[in-house]
Amino acid sequence: MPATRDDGGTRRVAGGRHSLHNLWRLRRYVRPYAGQLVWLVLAALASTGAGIAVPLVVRQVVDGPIAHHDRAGLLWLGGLALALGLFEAGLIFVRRWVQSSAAMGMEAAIRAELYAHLQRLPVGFHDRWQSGQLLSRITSDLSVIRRFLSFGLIFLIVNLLTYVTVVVLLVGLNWPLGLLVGASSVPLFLVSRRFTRYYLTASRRMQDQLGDVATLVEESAQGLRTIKAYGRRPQMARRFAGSAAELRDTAVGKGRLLARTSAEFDLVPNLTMAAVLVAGTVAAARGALTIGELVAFVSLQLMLVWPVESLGWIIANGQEAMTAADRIQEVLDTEPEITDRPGAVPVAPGDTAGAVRFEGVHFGYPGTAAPVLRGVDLTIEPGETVAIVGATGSGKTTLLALLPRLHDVTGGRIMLDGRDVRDIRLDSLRHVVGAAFEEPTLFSMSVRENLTLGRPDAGEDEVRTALAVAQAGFVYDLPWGLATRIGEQGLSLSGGQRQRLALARAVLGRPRVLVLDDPLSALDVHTESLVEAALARVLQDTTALVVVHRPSTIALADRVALLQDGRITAVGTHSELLASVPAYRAVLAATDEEAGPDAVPAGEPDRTAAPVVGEWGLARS
Ligand SMILES: Nc1ncnc2c1ncn2[C@@H]1O[C@H](COP(=O)(O)OP(=O)(O)OP(=O)(O)O)[C@@H](O)[C@H]1O
Repeated sequence: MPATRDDGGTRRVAGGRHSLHNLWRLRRYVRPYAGQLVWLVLAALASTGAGIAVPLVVRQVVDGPIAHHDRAGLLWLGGLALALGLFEAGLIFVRRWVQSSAAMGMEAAIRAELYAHLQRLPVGFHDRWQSGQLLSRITSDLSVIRRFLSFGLIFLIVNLLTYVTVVVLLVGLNWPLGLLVGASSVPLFLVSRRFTRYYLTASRRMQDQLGDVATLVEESAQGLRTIKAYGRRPQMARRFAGSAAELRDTAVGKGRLLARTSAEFDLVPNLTMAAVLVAGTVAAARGALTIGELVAFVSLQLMLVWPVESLGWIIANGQEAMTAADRIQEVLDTEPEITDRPGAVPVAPGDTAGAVRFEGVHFGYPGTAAPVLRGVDLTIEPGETVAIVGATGSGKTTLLALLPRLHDVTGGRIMLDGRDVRDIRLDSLRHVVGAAFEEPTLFSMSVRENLTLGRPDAGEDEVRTALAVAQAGFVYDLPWGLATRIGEQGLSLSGGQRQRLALARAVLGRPRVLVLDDPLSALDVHTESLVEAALARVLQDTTALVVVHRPSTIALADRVALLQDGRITAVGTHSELLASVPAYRAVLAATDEEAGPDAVPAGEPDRTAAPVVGEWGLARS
């Protein structure tokens, strides 16, 4: 289950086996690097082998050349120990060099797929998920997995093999002492088992809380103006401090658990070492063990200290990777609900007349009880412009979003030229249906890139025409003209400028069908009338569905549809509805009051065959 906006209750910690399975499922990203990983493990084993061989050489030195005063033998064996040391160092260097590039490659591949999947997921998914949660998954969770694949996993294999090899050698050197060392694995196993039980939960909690903190930072950065304007800085700071404190407490608890367990892991080899020293000295005194064997035994046993001490860290790293894999798979396992149906066909703008029909359309947002739309029937003829009017929250934006399939209907269907939009290939549908929303999003790219988002191949003339329609000629006056970088981290534009750019972007695609969600709301009266005049020309041969919040925008429409209680309750020209539908008059009066005096433009042409301005007066009275 995703961590949703009301996520407290929906989060859960997957069971250990389930988490391990999720980590295992990431193996396909490891596959391209399998060859490198095999070499990595071999290099790690060879370097550890060289390390293990050194104490055995030391035994030969002590029992041979030192005991017999053999200088030549000492030089030879000393040279061998040096060569082994250099060999080990060289292999460690090679392993680290290769492992970082392999791990980075795997991390980049998972990140690319996660991002692509997020793009495929519908708007509804992004409505439900906190963006900070997604951000933390694509950044910190992936780093945890990289650390595990590049270090944790390799050391887990190498340390386990080292442990087994050294214990076998120790048993070979002196079996009673060797078995004593081997028996120390029992407390190690018990400590690890208890540790894993608690650490997995703590690590999931911390990664979720990290996502919460990221969400708060993101919200605060985006809403900084509002926070400052309302003087809510102290409250927001307290809210953030609360979340940060929770994160800190979890991290401290997790750190303490690791510290306690690491101390227990440390204790085991040290106690074993003490026992071996006492028993080994007694055995050497009795002549059951040579001094060289005792030195080799202790030196070999010392080689177990690091693998055992690092066990806590490796298990912790593995558990964090398991929870990170859970969190990543939660996203990857979410199926994109809005996809091409089997047999969906592509449509081309040139072959599309643009007849749109809503037939008994129902829609409700997931997780909400009451449907927003409850049987919408509406026909829009090719080239016709229909304005949607309705009280605030009546579902106008929702209705528009259904046409390009930003959401899918939950009942009924929407037809484009007699074909259900779900039977049209999504990419071509969105090419044919252009959209501009009330709150336009501009990306941190140049003006040109923002404009040509839907038509990267658009020529200079087309760009110029689209900018003229949207009265967005101001872009030529920006410091670097169309090459000026805007959006986040770029030049800031006013609300009206952003809206005009978004409108230019929508008309540049030359879509056969346009959905415009009050695209002129942020414009001043003068600019609005200029945009309307230019837009009216574009709309002449385009089917358009325009949500109207400002009464003046109705001038663009051939007909008006009134949305009430989830249904279209009246359709007609503006004058017809004004004359015969009291609810229409009420909605307009309410909207007009909200919009204020600026909403009434002077001398607007009325495409609905009635003088808009005069009738606004009538509507208001
Ligand atoms: N993502 C969402 N999840 C759940 N409910 C939503 C979501 N978006 C909108 N709603 C609800 O759906 C209803 C219709 O919203 P919508 O934005 O379509 O109305 P609208 O007529 O365009 O409103 P306005 O005129 O204020 O822009 C509202 O009750 C709103 O709370």
